[in-house]
Amino acid sequence: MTSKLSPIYVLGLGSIGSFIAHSLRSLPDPPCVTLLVHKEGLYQELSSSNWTLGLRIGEDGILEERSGFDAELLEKKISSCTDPIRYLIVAVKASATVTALEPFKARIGRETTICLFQNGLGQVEELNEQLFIDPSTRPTYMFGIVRHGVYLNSAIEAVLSGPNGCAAVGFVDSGDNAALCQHRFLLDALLRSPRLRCTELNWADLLRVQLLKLATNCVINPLTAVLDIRNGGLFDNPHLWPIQHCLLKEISNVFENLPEIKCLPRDPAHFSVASLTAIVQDTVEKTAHNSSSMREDIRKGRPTEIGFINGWIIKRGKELGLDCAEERDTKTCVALLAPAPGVSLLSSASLLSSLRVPYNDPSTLYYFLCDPNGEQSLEEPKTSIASVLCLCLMAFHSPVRDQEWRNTAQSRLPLWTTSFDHALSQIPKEVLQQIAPHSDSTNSDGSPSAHEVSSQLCALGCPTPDAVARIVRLRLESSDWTQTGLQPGHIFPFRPTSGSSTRESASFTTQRCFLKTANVYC
Ligand SMILES: CC(C)(CO)[C@@H](O)C(=O)[O-]
Repeated sequence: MTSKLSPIYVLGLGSIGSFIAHSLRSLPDPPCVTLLVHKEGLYQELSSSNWTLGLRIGEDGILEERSGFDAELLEKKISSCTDPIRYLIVAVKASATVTALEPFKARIGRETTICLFQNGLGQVEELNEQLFIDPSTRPTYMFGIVRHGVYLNSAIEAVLSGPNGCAAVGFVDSGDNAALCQHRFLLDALLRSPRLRCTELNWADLLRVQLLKLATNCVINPLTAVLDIRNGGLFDNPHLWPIQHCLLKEISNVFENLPEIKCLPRDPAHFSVASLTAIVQDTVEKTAHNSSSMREDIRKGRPTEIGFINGWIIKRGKELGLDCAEERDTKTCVALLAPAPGVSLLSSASLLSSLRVPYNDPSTLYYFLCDPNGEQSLEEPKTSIASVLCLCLMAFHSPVRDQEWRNTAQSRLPLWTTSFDHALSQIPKEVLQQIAPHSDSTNSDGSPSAHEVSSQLCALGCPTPDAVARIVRLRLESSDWTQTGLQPGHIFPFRPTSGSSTRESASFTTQRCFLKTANVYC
């Protein structure tokens, strides 16, 4: 391990943190880089790899390995080291920023430069309110914006999916530009990296780019998370365009009225609904195969960044006296789904299934099959909308499942060790071909294709934001899982009796049900 003075510390070793750490150690005359690690397992893995991180250039490209990292393990959230931290890159989730920085509070002061590479806005305000209360001893903040496609292959290997990404960095406005010169070391190191392709932005441009990124996250992240689709699914489905439009109208209104924007030089068209829409569409197109970070958070039962994305718009809108009902409803939708451990929704061309695996009985699957097209009125006692939204609400009562639960449950389920090849081979080839053009063919977890889910949920009118808000009010008092219509059953419970297309969809739904339910365990 190297030991030079003033290392650059990296907190958060997800794809972005690993990519940046790797890029810094790839520089000629590289700076010392110290990885701040919370998990003992990761620390051991780094140690066994001789403190090496890998970056694969392209999905099947060469693996570039960089060594010489230092690492500090936080035991029981306590840092045993007391060295001051001069340069810090924060790449944890926005929602974890304060908790992740707390153990290092005493090592951070006026001399420290912190660069936040995160989605969302509002983290600086939260850090100042909760950790660095005294303005005279506060660190200097920078924002970093990454536009590279990066994901993790393993804890110590990231993949850079394309060569054309770029990044932007700059100082957050502190009103004291002269003082910023002494904080340039970290910024200059980032700018030197040919892999990061980083440009420096002044505060006006940095804020503009941050806001534009926030607008895209406000649309793409919650919609892909709620509908459980890849980013490209937003483009395919015209039913979603009115929701996107309403969200962007509110966002544009808030941006246009922000006092910090009003005093900056800018083109008046920057935050118009038309230009925000163009940016969202461009991002959807460029990241069509991505599974958004919020969708991944929900699938893995992790807290989402919704409070720093749509939540920031709501907060700033409130300060400005602007109502952001669409943002609020969207936030509610995500909040309803976020704590949904052990519940799942899936749809085929015409049917929708709610699924639940109870916490204390992981070998039983509860299911409820809805046929929204067969429902005549919203007054029916268990309409698809009511059942789905009850499922989301009831999920609040469900204990969170951690990895330990999954491991134990999985070890008790010999069923899940078998292959699905036989089940899949039962689906007629014509049916598979018929579905293929719309499917996420790379979606190996078997979850429904973007087209199927989004068109089905939109046809259902749920869970669109206003539908959720309505049902939340209607059903808030319910405290009984039977409200969801779920019944215990076996793995092939669905056998509708009439209509060949329904029957075909149902059998396909059954296969998907099989595969999707497996997600609860892995
Ligand atoms: C741009 C983006 C939406 C792509 O998936 C990304 O910021 C994300 O997933 O949060």
